Amino acid sequence: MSNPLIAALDSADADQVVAWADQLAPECGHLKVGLQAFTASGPSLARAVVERGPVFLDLKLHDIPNTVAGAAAAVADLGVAMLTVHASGGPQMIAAAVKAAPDVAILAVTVLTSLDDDDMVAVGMRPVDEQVPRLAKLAIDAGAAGIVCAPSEVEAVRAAIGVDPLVVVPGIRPVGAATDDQARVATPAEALAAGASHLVVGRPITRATDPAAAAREIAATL
Ligand SMILES: O=C(O)c1cc(=O)[nH]c(=O)n1[C@@H]1O[C@H](COP(=O)(O)O)[C@@H](O)[C@H]1O
Repeated sequence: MSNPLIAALDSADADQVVAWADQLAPECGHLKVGLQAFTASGPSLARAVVERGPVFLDLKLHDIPNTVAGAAAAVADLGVAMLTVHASGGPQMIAAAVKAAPDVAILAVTVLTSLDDDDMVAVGMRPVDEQVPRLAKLAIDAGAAGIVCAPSEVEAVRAAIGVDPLVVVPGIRPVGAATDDQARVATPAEALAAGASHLVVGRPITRATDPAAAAREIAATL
């Protein structure tokens, strides 16, 4: 099995992100550059991380198909391995990203792991356990390489999309770790057992005194 661990390098400080990339590239299958780091430091930081390991660029694009296609083409030029879009942008938007960046694995985010059923009611959407498999199927049918969901939905998602697509799972917390702003969490081993192909872990690694050791400890539980 290839290394399923994705370290989320969430900081507005480019030097910190590069330092984490140096420490964590040997321990993790992918390095995630997200909205905070990319908004603060942009494509030059993404390129610096690409030089250190395979990059998951998590921009969660959500716009009209033409605009998303343009952004996805620009991302493809950075040499990243994975890119997120929001599944709720719809099949035409997802297909436009896939077509514009054929060498990048397009991942569709279903329902953010910070949301629970009360939040879904507030925004007028179906409950999490209905919405997530529905959006996952829609995204894979539109050509996405995989989806992003919380650990609690992985089994239902696998039933909806089968064994082949990537299922990337944030909301991962080692036993006893703080949940922070995540509403739907599980341990790394639980998420893998449910059928996740990749695990996204941020603060439990980056807040540690020794991030590489924290990543190794998580890998040892898998
Ligand atoms: O697309 C993501 O990676 C993502 C989707 C989602 O629904 N929830 C979620 O937490 N994430 C990202 O996963 C990471 C989780 O970080 P920690 O909560 O610190 O482990 C962050 O970088 C989030 O942006």
